[in-house]
Amino acid sequence: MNRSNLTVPPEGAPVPAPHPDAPVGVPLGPHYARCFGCGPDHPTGLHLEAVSEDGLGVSATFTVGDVHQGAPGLAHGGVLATAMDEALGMVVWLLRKPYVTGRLETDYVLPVPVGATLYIRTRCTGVVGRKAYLEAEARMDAVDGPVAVRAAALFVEVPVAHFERHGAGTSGGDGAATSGGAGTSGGGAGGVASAADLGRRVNP
Ligand SMILES: CCCCCCCCCCCCCCCC(=O)SCCNC(=O)CCNC(=O)[C@H](O)C(C)(C)COP(=O)(O)OP(=O)(O)OC[C@H]1O[C@@H](n2cnc3c(N)ncnc32)[C@H](O)[C@@H]1OP(=O)(O)O
Repeated sequence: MNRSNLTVPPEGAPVPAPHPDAPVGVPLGPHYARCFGCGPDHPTGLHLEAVSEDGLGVSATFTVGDVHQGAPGLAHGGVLATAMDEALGMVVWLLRKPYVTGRLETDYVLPVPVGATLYIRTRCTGVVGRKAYLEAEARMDAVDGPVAVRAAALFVEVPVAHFERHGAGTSGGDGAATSGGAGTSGGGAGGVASAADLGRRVNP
């Protein structure tokens, strides 16, 4: 894909070992019930479903709905980028450290119609200090279908305080904190409903 050197790990950058508690071969469940990418409580979200392949790579599916259109009948490019971002985020979620997307690069290879299912595979290609390098590929309608979207990203590790400081309404009982139980299905990585939950997940 066309990408900048900002999303390519420096030569020799180590690929991390999977976290000992990282699930393998099981659905991850949502990391947060109201997440636009994976949350079951989001009415028009992507409802992306992901499975940990080996603790460092993730397979995910996203079916384009009516609410995801840009041009008539076609997925909005920003929505597709979100699906890639979400699937990439599931990989760093497996590392059990808080990360945010710093940079996301996307190649749109094919138009993606409403009703199409994207089969997304993502992988961490290296970690240097707080920076995690990741890449993703989405194939249309089958795991071996044509490539529709490619993405590469740099995620940056942040302290839990990042979410406490910047996230409005995630710890004050406005419903987010009680929508609860996110990610507990499927034996996956476990979801959070607040920054405090996130802190417990990172430092159990
Ligand atoms: C309520 C609880 C909810 C819990 C939830 C848990 C989360 C579980 C996620 C699961 C899945 C979600 C999937 C979706 C993930 C999102 O969508 S995250 C939301 C979108 N992203 C954001 O909001 C991030 C906003 N940006 C920021 O907060 C800050 O700019 C950043 C990225 C933290 C960096 O700021 P900083 O901490 O001051 O770090 P800084 O020293 O500037 O940079 C550190 C290094 O990264 C590099 N860097 C930083 N930004 C960039 C960039 N854009 N390009 C290239 N390099 C960069 C720097 O050059 C530096 O490199 P070195 O000098 O170390 O070589």
